[in-house]
Amino acid sequence: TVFVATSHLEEDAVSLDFERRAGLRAFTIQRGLEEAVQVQSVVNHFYATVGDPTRDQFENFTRPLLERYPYVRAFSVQRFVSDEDRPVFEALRQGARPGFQITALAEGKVEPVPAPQQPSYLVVDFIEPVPGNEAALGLDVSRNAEIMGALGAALASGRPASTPPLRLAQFGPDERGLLVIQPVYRGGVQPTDQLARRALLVGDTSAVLELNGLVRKILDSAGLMADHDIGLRIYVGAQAEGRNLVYRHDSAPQEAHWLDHLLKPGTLFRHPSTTVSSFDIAGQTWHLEISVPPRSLFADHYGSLLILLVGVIASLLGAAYMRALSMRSHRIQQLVEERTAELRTTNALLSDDIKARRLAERALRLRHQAIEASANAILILSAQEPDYTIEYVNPAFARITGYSSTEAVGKSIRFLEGRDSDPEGFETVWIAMREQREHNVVLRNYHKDGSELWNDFYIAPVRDESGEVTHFVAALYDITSMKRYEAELEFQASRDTLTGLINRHMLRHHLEQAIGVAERQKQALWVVFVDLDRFKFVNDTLGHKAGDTLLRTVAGRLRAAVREADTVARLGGDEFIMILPEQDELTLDTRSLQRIMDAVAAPVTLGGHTLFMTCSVGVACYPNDGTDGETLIKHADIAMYRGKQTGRNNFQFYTPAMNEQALERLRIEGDLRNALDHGEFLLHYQPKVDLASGRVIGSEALIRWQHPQLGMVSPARFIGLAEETGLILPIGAWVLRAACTQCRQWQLGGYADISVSVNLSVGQFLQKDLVSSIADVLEDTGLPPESLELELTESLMMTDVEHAIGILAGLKKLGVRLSIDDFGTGYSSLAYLKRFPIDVLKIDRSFVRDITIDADDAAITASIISLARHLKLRVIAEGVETDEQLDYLRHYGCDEIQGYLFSPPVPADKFEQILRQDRVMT
Ligand SMILES: Nc1nc2c(ncn2[C@@H]2O[C@H](COP(=O)(O)O[C@H]3[C@@H](O)[C@H](n4cnc5c(=O)[nH]c(N)nc54)O[C@@H]3COP(=O)(O)O)[C@@H](O)[C@H]2O)c(=O)[nH]1
Repeated sequence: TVFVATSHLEEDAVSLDFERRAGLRAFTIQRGLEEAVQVQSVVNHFYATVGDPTRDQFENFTRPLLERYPYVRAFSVQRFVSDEDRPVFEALRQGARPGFQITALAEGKVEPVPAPQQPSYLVVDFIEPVPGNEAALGLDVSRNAEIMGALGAALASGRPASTPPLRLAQFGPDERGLLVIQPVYRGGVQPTDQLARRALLVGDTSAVLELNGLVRKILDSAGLMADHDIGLRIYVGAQAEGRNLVYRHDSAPQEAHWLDHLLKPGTLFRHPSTTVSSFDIAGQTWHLEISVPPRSLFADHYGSLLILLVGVIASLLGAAYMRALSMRSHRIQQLVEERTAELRTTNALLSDDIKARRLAERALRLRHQAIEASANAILILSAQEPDYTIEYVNPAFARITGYSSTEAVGKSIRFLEGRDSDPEGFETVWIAMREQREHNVVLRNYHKDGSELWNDFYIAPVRDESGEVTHFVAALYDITSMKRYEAELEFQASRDTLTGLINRHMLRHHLEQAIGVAERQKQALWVVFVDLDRFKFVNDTLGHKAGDTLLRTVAGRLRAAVREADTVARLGGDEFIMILPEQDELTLDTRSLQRIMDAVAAPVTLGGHTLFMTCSVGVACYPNDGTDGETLIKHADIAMYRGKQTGRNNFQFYTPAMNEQALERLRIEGDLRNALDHGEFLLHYQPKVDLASGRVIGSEALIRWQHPQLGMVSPARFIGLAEETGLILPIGAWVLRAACTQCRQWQLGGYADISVSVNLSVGQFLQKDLVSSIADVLEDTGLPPESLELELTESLMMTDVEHAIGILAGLKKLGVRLSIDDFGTGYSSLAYLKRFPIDVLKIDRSFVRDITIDADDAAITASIISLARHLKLRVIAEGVETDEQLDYLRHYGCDEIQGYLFSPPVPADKFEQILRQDRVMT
């Protein structure tokens, strides 16, 4: 019993030891192979991520991996090359490797030969390390069914696939190896469906494993090569059979025990122990057959036999021996467990290591991708003085600067400085680099095409593990469009968008500066306020577009009419301001003003209409009329307004009295709005006398304003204001109706031939329903149309002749008479005059006043009378105050007169009195 028990214990100990050793080998080899597959995947990820790495990049990446996993013989990259591209591909590769050719392994030959022509090749493009693997470089592996089979399997599964064992070009005649293959796709990302994977396949990466060396190195790295007692056979393939045998290590034969020699030798030898374990690596099945040779029974059952022999005598000793064996067995068991635990730890460490490496690679890849995809230019510079050579630029750099990576890399960043880039800005960059610190500056560089390149430039040092600055990283943010926008905003903020002249805001700035200079140099400075006459007319009749064109034209002309040093600004609307600095005299040469007015007065053709514009000009002088910009502009404005009041188309110098008038104007503006409702208006009538008969034949209706506080206010004081405020329309309508009513009364009262003239303002003239509203008044009052004369100013009609002719024709159709008022003061054109359907020319009283003392006025008056005759028009002279004037007019054949000589404008009852008296002018 003791013998049997002991014998079983001994059996258990032996088989436990064998299982431990076999299991350790199987585990170690499987783990090593799995690692090889994983490392291959790392290489594949690197290739896919970088896109198309250079040979150097590939070498740098794989070198540490080869050192760490010595059982990988090589890593390689295979690339599909079409036959069409073959010459170019070979030529390119010959640059780095003279004599490079795409090769193939010919039947029965060891050395590769030039690959015969075929539509495409799968060429070993890179292989690392090159020494020892030269024969594979350039090899077309597309002819190899096992390799293509593995590539197909990898494409189908989307996972790395292994070839079966095969003889590789770079291997010796007895060496066999296999390749673990993983495809590379265009774009670097593995498509999810198989069809897309095939379509985007550009090549593959592979780990080259030499099987014998692989197993040895795996076992060696685990310290398992020293155990010669154990035999190992490795088969790769479906079955563990001879043709699939890739590794064989037979155990050393066991020596016979001395007892075997005593007894019948060999009969007591035990059978050998063998175990087979199988596992799958990248689609290939690996079988590991581990065995120990037959051992002498005495070797393992020495104790039990002794016990058997010594018998009971030695039972005590035997029991002790058994106990020792049992303890040894436990110890062995313990050792196996410890070793297994150790292996597990090693395995976990390895797995962690790979995971950490993967994470690090993923992080690196992400950073690289982020830099490549960055919209801003990123540069990496060497920290080597003095050039700080560019080592890397991302694609955005080329987009932003126009310089390709090839043009930039290897150069000093000084090449970005360009011809007149911002030298001070660059200097701060150099200083920061010398001092190895971060810096941010806005620089002006130039794009390769010569255009300006504004950029926000950041630079920061990059330190290695020891803290030494090895590189600088720079980021260049293109802010050119922002700068342009800023400049545009600045321009827009200072310019009037319509005319391009400086605007109101900038005008104040210029004016303050000019005043400062004038003050220092003790010089005068003139502020000229220019306002177009009847601009509203153009705007209302021809439209805003035409108005804008007119303003642009005038702006250009004003700019051209003054010196370079003078300022021309647009205040808004039709108002312009000019600053004429550096004037030596306190009196401005009026020729300068005349030049400005002439510039405006030249005809302007707009959409088939010829316009004759005039302007009113007001002038204020520094320091007499004000010492600050605001006052000077205000006073120039007041002077200009005075110009408007005095018939427009003239210039006025500011006087303090004007200020009073301006104030008054402000005061009456409010009251004017209510005057009509309060019935404060009335009409006076001035007789018109026919010089042939000397009798009153008509009247001119002139408005008066009976102001509750100011008394009788002259229309000269409020008509302009009424025009500006639009009040002229209701006021004008009231005048027309009141005048027609009055005239009709006189006619019905016995003065049937009496007529009435009414002044028509610009606003009324532009009224769309002018003709119909006059027709209504005539109909309502019963006044015959020929008894109504409408007086229109010359300048009103000449502003847009075509338009005026249209309106006049409409009025003429009604049967009313038309008269040109203030004739001679506007920009007359005889050619147009002929086309106006008018009846009367009224000579302005400014000519009449001086006909007896001013030869020019006398000549003008005589010419107007002659012109009227020629055009078959009646002619009337206004403002006749003296007999001399009357004589002159009569002498030259004037038809009618109007003036204080005969009668001033009088209220209706007084006028009727004159009619009743039947006063005759002699
Ligand atoms: N749109 C309208 N305009 C009107 C109306 N009523 C008048 N006006 C215009 O106002 C301006 C000033 O008019 P007023 O103060 O009435 O002056 C007129 C006469 O009083 C003045 N006059 C007449 N004779 C003489 C004279 O011998 N000497 C002299 N110094 N002044 C004289 O002339 C003015 C008439 O001018 P005109 O119209 O050009 O015939 C004036 O421009 C009026 O037109 C109105 O209802 N609507």
